[in-house]
Amino acid sequence: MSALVELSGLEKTYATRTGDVHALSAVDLDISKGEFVAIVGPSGCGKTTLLKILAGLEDHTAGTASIGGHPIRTGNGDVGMVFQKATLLPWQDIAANVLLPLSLRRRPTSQDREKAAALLRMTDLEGFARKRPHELSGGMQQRAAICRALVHKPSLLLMDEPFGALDAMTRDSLNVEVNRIWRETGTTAVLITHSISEAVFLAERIFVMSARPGRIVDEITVPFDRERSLDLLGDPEFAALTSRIRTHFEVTHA
Ligand SMILES: Nc1ncnc2c1ncn2[C@@H]1O[C@H](COP(=O)(O)OP(=O)(O)OP(=O)(O)O)[C@@H](O)[C@H]1O
Repeated sequence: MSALVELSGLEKTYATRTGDVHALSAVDLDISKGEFVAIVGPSGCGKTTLLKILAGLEDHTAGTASIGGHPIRTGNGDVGMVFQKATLLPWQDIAANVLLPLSLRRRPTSQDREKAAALLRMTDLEGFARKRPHELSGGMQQRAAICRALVHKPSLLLMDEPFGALDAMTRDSLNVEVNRIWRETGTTAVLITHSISEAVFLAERIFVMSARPGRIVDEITVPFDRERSLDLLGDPEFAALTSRIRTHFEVTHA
């Protein structure tokens, strides 16, 4: 099967007032349609930069980047994004927030409204469509942000530390939910996370990046079924995978 996302020899250097910052170096990476991929790496290694390039929010300096065979250009990203903060519009209700990617382009149709309602049903937020964001918990707001990212049926769902600000229990249950949403929608997902166990729980493939300039230093295929439950966290194979990834981040003192 041909890849949906193809990055080849990707480089990114930011020109700053105090000199160049080499953020990404020779990144080669393919993602198949429908796949769930996670990217882990030390702080500042260029993970968000990579996601911004995929989203068409940032240009790359060299190499090639394409989605569906089309070169990614800034401003044309066919993606949905979820950030650490839900960034919902406080004066709009949840239904209007979910419809935002569509209503920015055109007047939402009844089909669009039905799509938003279906996503809210899928994430157990059906009864909250008329509520304002502040009336929802942090976890519920992130679920609404995921609905908003999916409403325009993007080719790619990009998540940048989506649950980093939430408590551990909420985070676990949202991970189960993200696994279900991914299976039910068939979307292709890219997750950036600082949590190695979150990456192993959700992804089918994990790319480990080096310290800046970020390169891919390991690629791990996660052998579990597509459907994941929290029981997996106690599986010895789960522990073996997380410790293999952790070895990349161990500080060695010569
Ligand atoms: N707009 C920018 N202008 C200049 N330098 C930038 C810009 N954005 C990021 N950088 C630099 O590029 C490097 C990679 O940043 P990036 O945010 O992609 O890393 P990250 O891996 O996502 O970090 P973290 O895990 O801490 O969020 C850092 O050194 C950062 O300072």
